[in-house]
Amino acid sequence: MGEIAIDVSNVIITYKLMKNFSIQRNLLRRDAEKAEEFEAIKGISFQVEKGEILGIIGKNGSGKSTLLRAIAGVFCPNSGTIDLKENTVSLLSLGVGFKDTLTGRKNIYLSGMLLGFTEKEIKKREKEIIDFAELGEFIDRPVKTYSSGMHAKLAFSITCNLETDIILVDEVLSVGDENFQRKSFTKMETLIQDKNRTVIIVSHNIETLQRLCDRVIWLHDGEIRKIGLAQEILEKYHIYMMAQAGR
Ligand SMILES: Nc1ncnc2c1ncn2[C@@H]1O[C@H](COP(=O)(O)OP(=O)(O)OP(=O)(O)O)[C@@H](O)[C@H]1O
Repeated sequence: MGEIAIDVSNVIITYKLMKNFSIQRNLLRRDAEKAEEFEAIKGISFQVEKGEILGIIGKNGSGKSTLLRAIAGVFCPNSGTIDLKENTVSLLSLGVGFKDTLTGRKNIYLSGMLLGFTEKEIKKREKEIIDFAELGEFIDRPVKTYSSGMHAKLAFSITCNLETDIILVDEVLSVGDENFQRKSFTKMETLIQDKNRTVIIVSHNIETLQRLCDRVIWLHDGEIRKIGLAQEILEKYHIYMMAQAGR
């Protein structure tokens, strides 16, 4: 194996579930003992090489987004470690990151700074980001006035134009209209050609993962069911899904 960019070791992630939750009783602290834990990631280990494009596939609720968010540092694992070897990282995911009351332009700066870029660096890329997002005059309107497609276009444009060492993509290559989908796919293909860039892509789309990824992890109920070369794993996953559908 070459230089490692992401080292995930024995990671467990649990969510706290509130059973019979009642605000009134919770305020009275009678429900404290009723918080149950749900293990969404059950002790996962894998490594990603620098420059590698790794796909993650798995049925709904298998833990893909949870794992990606933990790698992005959105939250900490309950146990185990995630080591990004000092690489910068960004997460491209719908519903994360924007402040709704601020304009698209202000959010470019906010997101950029959260990713660790300076104001000067963001200024240099501002035009590129705005042009790619195709939002016209909406760029100076509050993000809360955006449609979900416009929201996604801006998020995609920021992450892809402010390039970090590691890019984590959570099911966003199928957003926007047909033209934007084609454009974002091409942009992603260009980004991953950089041999220093490491990418993890979560998707339900077998064809997308087949075209972009070197290896794929098949996640199932919070565990790695299979990991290996993209074609082999995707074929096995497809056969499994077809069998499930025929039940
Ligand atoms: N905030 C939360 N509180 C409690 N449980 C959660 C929370 N977020 C996710 N879960 C649970 O954790 C498990 C994994 O969810 P996750 O969103 O990571 O799955 P996923 O593979 O990305 O699913 P999908 O393909 O539907 O997007 C699911 O069983 C889900 O119900």
